[in-house]
Amino acid sequence: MKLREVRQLVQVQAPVLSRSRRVLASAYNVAEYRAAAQRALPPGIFDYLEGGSEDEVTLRRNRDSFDRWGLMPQWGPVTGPDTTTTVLGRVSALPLTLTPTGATRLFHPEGELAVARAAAAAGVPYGLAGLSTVSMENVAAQSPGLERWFNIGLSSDMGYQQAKLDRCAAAGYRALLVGVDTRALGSRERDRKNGFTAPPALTLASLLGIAARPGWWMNFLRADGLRFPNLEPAGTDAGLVTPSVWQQILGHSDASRGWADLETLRAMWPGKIILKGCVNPDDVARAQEIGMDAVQLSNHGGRQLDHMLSPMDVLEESRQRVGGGLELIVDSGIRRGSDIVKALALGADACSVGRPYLYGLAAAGSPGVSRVIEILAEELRRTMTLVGVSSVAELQQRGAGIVRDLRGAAPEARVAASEALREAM
Ligand SMILES: Cc1cc2nc3c(=O)[nH]c(=O)nc-3n(C[C@H](O)[C@H](O)[C@H](O)COP(=O)(O)O)c2cc1C
Repeated sequence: MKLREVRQLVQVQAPVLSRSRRVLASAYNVAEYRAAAQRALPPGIFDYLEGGSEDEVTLRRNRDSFDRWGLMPQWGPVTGPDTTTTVLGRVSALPLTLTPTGATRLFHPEGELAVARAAAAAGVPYGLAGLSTVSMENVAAQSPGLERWFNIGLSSDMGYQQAKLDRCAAAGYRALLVGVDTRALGSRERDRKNGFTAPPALTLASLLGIAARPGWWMNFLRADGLRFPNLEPAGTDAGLVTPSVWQQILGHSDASRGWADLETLRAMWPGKIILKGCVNPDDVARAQEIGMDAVQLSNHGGRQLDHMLSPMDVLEESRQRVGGGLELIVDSGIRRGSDIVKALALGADACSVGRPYLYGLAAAGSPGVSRVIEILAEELRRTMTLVGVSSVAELQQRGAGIVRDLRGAAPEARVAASEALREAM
């Protein structure tokens, strides 16, 4: 065969020299973006992104909790499929939100601004962390079309709380994500080992790890110093992280806060409120009783209480407890469009991702975040088509009929069933 004929049959791609463009051109799933993030970040920073608490049992369970469910397609015509839905009463292009992650500028100098741009372009909500490294006003100014949510803790200082709510309202944040899973900080032992504590006490190994990633540290040094401007009064973005800010970070959650404080917050905030970080159906039911608009079932991506249940373990029961009256969002472990299909079939209104968009950010900045959202959207559409549903509404209507709990049947029963099948064949 002549070279010309080979060329007609096989297209050879030109090599791409820029590392981020190479990733954008070649990475085709979230796992590949994870690998690219690992190559781009100093090991200690990657550990901060990736790690879970203590033995990381919950971190591993989060993936397992999706794999436990099998999909059961039904034959029939499919159109579209249409992934549009509503989340908290607003149209969203996908049943997907980007969940808050603190200190995002550690992963890329543009940090939360890059994430916000990608979320706005994709037409999905973004929850900004209270510990974000760009101010909530700056994010709002640079992403005017974004559906913006803000992550807060409950404070006993009503003046401080009211000032924070006023800032959120003035900057056009429509919903509050109230974290209830950080009564104490989870022990992330990778961070302790690396010296990624508050304030940081980097080990020699961490410093060498940073030195080995010149792309990362040159960007980091060129960018503005790392700050947590939402902890300070509005307009004081200029100060670096001071000892008092570290104190606030460490004292971020006040374990003495409870349901009465949530009721107070409900009375103070006219917008939407999402309770983030529970997996107990009793808590979900109580959230509904006191007028929360949604619950984000979450174990903080396995970063807080180790051995905590995964949202997928409690989703069906939670949905049964609240009927259709409360929106349920699921996070912790979502890495594929098929995960979203499973969660929606079991009663979720939407899913939320943390690490996946951070992988995209670390690997390729804002285009990387966009690409990760696109990958999840493509996988969602493909899975919906293969399963046999044309819209999110149809997927939710068909519900549990689409999924089977592979652990539901006793193993002996499954073995007997497959033996009977083999005999019949
Ligand atoms: C690096 C990092 C920082 C996070 N920071 C916050 C935070 O400030 N507030 C919060 O409520 N959750 C935080 N989370 C938890 C996420 O909001 C979310 O619950 C979790 O990442 C979902 O799991 P996933 O990463 O497997 O998608 C953080 C998660 C990561 C990975």
